[in-house]
Amino acid sequence: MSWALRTEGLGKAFTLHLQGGTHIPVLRGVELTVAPGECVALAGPSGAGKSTLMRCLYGNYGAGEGRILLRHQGAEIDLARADPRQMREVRRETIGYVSQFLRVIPRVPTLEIVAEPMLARGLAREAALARARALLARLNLPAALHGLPPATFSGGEQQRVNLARGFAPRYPVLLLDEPTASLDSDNRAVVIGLIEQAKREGAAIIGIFHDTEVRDRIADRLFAVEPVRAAA
Ligand SMILES: Nc1ncnc2c1ncn2[C@@H]1O[C@H](COP(=O)(O)OP(=O)(O)OP(=O)(O)O)[C@@H](O)[C@H]1O
Repeated sequence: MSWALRTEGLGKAFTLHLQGGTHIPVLRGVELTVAPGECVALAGPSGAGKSTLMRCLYGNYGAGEGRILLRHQGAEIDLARADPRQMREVRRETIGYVSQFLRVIPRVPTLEIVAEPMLARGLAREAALARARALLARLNLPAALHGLPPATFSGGEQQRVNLARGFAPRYPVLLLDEPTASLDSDNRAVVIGLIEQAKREGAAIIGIFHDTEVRDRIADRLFAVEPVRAAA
């Protein structure tokens, strides 16, 4: 099958230097393949390593062993060996990450926060602002809030800003960490629609969805993340 992202023998362990060098293996031999247009939900008990896997795929954590293969601008690259410059380029062009919480520079208005990744990819300013407005409106964020920084927004409002920012650039690969955790049912339905549309447009999506209703609607399959210690 054609793939957008593929891991081969991916492993990750943490060493706690302040705790006498305690070694905690979390991921071992992870073989995950995701095709364009497919949504894979990570499953497994709490503490199994789902978030750790997502962070390795986004380069927040270095992979301890194995390869993370990605189709990036027509070439195949190994993210496990990408340098910081290449990683920045991958984040600008190929992989988007919607985390549970909005982390942004203070005092920047919401509209700019959502438009910024599109501007970084070279989209014209008016087109980027128009798409940002449209996505925020689709996510039921009132126009009166678009010009304000989101620091004082509610948890659900901040999550919707985060979602608009993550979906706006149409990344080929999208990582979603609990994208509906703080949302009401109307907005959950909007997010399901956004994910379905991104899939139709060819995005490969990897997500953690504790909301089983959302997961059942949009995941094509589950990928089990096994706790390493139990499996050893
Ligand atoms: N930076 C870190 N340093 C040390 N240990 C870590 C670190 N990040 C994660 N871990 C450990 O890795 C294990 C897996 O954590 P992770 O958050 O990936 O699990 P999860 O499957 O996402 O769990 P949950 O469903 O509860 O969110 C846990 O035992 C956690 O303590």
